[in-house]
Amino acid sequence: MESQTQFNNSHHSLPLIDFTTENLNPGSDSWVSASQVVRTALCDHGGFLALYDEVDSEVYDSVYSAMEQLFDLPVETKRKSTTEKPIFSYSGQLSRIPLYESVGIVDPLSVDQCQKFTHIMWPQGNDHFCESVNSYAKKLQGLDHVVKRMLFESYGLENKKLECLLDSTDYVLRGYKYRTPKVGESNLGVAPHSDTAFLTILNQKVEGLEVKLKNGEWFEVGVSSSLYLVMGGDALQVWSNDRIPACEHRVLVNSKIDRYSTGLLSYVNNIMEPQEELVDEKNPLCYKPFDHYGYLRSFSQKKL
Ligand SMILES: O=C(O)CCC(=O)C(=O)O
Ligand SMILES: [Fe+2]
Repeated sequence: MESQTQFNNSHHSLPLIDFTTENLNPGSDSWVSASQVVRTALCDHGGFLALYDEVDSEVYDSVYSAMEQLFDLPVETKRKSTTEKPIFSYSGQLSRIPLYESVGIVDPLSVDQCQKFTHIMWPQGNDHFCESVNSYAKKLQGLDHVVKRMLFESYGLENKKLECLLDSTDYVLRGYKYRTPKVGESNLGVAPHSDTAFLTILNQKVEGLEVKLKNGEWFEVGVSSSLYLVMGGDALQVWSNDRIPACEHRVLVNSKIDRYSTGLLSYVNNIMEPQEELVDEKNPLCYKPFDHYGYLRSFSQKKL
């Protein structure tokens, strides 16, 4: 362990970074210093907590009530496939993690795609669902863009590179539901894993989410409408040439009520390879170029 760690308690908790309005001004001093904290947190733990107050309580409550309605639908309905992309729509009824269920809405920034998904789930229509999901996804995309912009800037990468990445990004908004364990059943919601995504932004309505810190301890994420866990996934690890480890996390269901959480995940619809600027003598090239979707196809659901 490095000698300075005893003076630096960031190894014992996940850094909390303020993304409320003041810091969201590109180029300002607070933006520049927040960018450095973003990069250090990602390199240390693969993630950090974001204080982000752009999601007002109306949108927040409506997205969670929309998710409750969605999970109340029959499993056959939730399983109806809505995408050709290997970003799975429904996942659940898995014997290893019986408490877990998740549904993904692909391209939730597009009203048309939200309507398409809503129509498959509710042929009679459900405007509340469609509007809530679309507004929530737009707010989370705001945070996603800020984090990526800060990261690129902190490495001194050209804006063109960021635009190129954002242009080839596909988003999925995921809702998660965990029922409470029955007597004698394990409380494991999801076993420790990293996401296959580039970046994941998660919020939880009920506690249970934990992140593995650099020192190996599990850190419990708090519950608030303005608290988001930002995590680098496998694709960011490759992009960063192993400077940013994919964030390991798990869910334990300790509550007496069903647990709901939501997240915006981004994937790269392109060939991924380490940024050449991040390859040097100290950090020799770790990966060959890879196709993010090819990688996801090879995974199927076995990662969960
Ligand atoms: O429910 C959560 O908070 C996280 C779920 C998760 O990590 C996953 O499904 O990949
Ligand atoms: Fe995950």
